[in-house]
Amino acid sequence: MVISAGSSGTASAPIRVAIAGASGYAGGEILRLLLGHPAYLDGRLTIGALTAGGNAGSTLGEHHPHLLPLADRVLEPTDIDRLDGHDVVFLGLPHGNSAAIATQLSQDTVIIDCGADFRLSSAAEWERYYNSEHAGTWPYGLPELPGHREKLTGATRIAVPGCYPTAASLALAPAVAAGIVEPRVNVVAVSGTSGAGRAPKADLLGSEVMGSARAYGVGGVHRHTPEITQNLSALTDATVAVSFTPVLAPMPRGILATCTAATTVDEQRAREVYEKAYADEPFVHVLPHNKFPQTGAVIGSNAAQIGLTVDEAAGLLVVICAIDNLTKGTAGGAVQSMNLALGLPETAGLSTVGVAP
Ligand SMILES: NC(=O)C1=CN([C@@H]2O[C@H](COP(=O)(O)OP(=O)(O)OC[C@H]3O[C@@H](n4cnc5c(N)ncnc54)[C@H](OP(=O)(O)O)[C@@H]3O)[C@@H](O)[C@H]2O)C=CC1
Ligand SMILES: CC(=O)N[C@@H](CCC(=O)OP(=O)(O)O)C(=O)O
Repeated sequence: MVISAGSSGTASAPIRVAIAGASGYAGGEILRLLLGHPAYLDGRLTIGALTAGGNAGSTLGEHHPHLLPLADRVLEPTDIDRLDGHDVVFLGLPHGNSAAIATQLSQDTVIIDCGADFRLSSAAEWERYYNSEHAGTWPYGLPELPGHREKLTGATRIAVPGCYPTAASLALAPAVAAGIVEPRVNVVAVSGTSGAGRAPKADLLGSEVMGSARAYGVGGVHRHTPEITQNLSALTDATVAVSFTPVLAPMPRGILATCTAATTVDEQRAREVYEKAYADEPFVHVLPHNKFPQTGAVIGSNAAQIGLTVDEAAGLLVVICAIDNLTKGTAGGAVQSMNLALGLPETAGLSTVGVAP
């Protein structure tokens, strides 16, 4: 289903927003979306503190030349004094930085964490994959998963999902919830390089990435494996076994997740399950028979496009999901969650129309 962006909010109170990590990719994309949000355009939502790490003191325009209206804003250090006094604080920081900030901000402040710190409910899984102490669990910012929208409405603490788990969970949740697949799934997902953030890394140099695709985190070791497992296992009595293989591709944005699981149903039955599950979801589009998504169709939008079929010879349901990792996979999910938290229309400021080519 498609709902046009630009619907006006019902909440009339002023909304002052801060962004920690504004020089980063997630912070920049949140700002891009907020600058087109109806609450910003009508003056209710204002952009307060913009903070960074080592780049504090520089201007936003040095990092995000596309955010022209805010280009002259000077980035401040990331500390409580700067972040305090806002209605909404987005955290676009590396993992491990969120808890110290969250505990010092008022319980009334809506904190939306793009990092992983509060996504997992199992402390043991957190410690296994992140090698640090578990900070806790917050409502999970993927309202399309059964039971989550209710928890996000009016929430003051929200954990934005990882980009791969967003694509994989949207692709597989209906089939797992309806019991039309075995509880053992395989996810191979291609990501653009912005998924790795913009901090310099030798293996992300253009000369290393261009013209080559490579798998990494193979064999159940990627930290998104327990997140996908958690999302899918919550939908069924069984623990869903997840094999997840991420692949880095030479493109700046986008995720294409190809997900398979053993099934005995035919495509028509599978299609009924998916069309019913997503009939009222504004951002999830189930494509018709024999149509499969591509990242190029969702770039810059908050849409998730899903194509599916049954490979009858192999006995496999094949579901392919395309998202923009920075939009639906991070910043779009964060703004969608903010809208729910504040009682604004869920789609406000979020487009389903991608940029192509
Ligand atoms: N990129 C993506 O597709 C996705 C990212 N996320 C998550 O969002 C968060 C941000 O990711 P992303 O924007 O890609 O990362 P970037 O590396 O692009 O940006 C990180 C930001 O955090 C700041 N920062 C780094 N270290 C510190 C510190 N010690 N104290 C204060 N600020 C610091 C950086 O400031 P400075 O410029 O000064 O170094 C920068 O503003 C991460 O937790 C990531 O896992 C989640 C889903 C998808
Ligand atoms: C291409 C790439 O490197 N992607 C990142 C995941 C990005 C994401 O969603 O990350 P968080 O869980 O860190 O928020 C990775 O594999 O580590």
